[in-house]
Amino acid sequence: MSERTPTPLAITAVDAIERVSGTYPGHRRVHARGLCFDATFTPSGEAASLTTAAHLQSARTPVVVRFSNSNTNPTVPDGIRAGRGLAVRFLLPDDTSTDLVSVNIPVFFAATPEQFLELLDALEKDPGTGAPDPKKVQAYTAAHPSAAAGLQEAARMPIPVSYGTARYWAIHAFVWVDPHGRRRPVRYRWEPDTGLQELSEEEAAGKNPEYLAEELLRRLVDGPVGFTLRVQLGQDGDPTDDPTKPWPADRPEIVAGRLQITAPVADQDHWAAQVYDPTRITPGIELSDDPVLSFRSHAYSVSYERRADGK
Ligand code: HEM
Repeated sequence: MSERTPTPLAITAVDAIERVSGTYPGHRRVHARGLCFDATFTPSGEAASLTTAAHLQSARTPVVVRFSNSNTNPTVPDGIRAGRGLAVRFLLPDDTSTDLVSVNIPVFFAATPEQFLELLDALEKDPGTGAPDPKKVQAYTAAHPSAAAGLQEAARMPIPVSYGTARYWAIHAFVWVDPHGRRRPVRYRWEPDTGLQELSEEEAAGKNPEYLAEELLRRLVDGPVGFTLRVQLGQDGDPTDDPTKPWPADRPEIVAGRLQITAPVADQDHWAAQVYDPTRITPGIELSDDPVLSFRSHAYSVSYERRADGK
């Protein structure tokens, strides 16, 4: 379920996604194909002095994760350069939950929801060629130079050996609140235990269309698949309102804990129906002033309402 109301801008954005990428009834408007797994999160204790969030103290937390492909079309084969998502829902002791939603690029390609709409306009297919007009995308990056890095990252996304061998970033800044009420901006990243492992385009061409889910199910027979949650600690002046801008690489990082994915969830339908919403936070964590972060929740509600209605 999603808690936000669909705003006019969110409806416009989801309409534009459908115009550019098509509509697949009953599916998420992006990240359509995915699979959910049971997991646990074990905090390291390093975050406990920096945030009061329950899952970042000392107790192990049950978790559900959803791995996904970013395409709107749920039947697009896995073996291409494309976005992969890792959505994590922490099931907290007080029966609430908090989500952490991440993808395989470190920065986004739009600083605001309005820019995202401009980008979608630029990506609309030219009726003459059946493809987007490269000049329109160039005009977009000329108007918004900080968006270029995210577009470059998106163009060279690796084709992973496994959902478990990719790196995932939550992109936006969040704010941690410590036991004394002090606030500090942070950014999250999941590092796979295996290190990054990717396929060449030739290797990927020989794979089954849904090899990523099949591979992960096979891999889990031999034991859990692990990730480390690394958290970059921001300093005064680091941008918190712009998901196109990374922080300096020398900012300190801590290990907040470890994710261990164990098995597919028994009730796929229930967990697939959920909205994994980056604004579903918990005491000890606040949203930053990033306008894309708060906007996502409204857009996800629009997508949820449509897919829940079988549209
Ligand atoms: C203007 C910005 C964005 C828009 C309009 C947008 C739109 C959407 C929509 C409509 C969905 C489907 C929601 C549902 O039906 O449950 C979705 C899912 C998703 N988005 Fe975004 N998104 C945006 C930015 C981002 C960013 C910055 C990230 C990076 C962390 C991201 C990662 C994901 C992931 C991983 C999913 C799948 C979550 C799941 O497994 O349920 N999105 N997005």
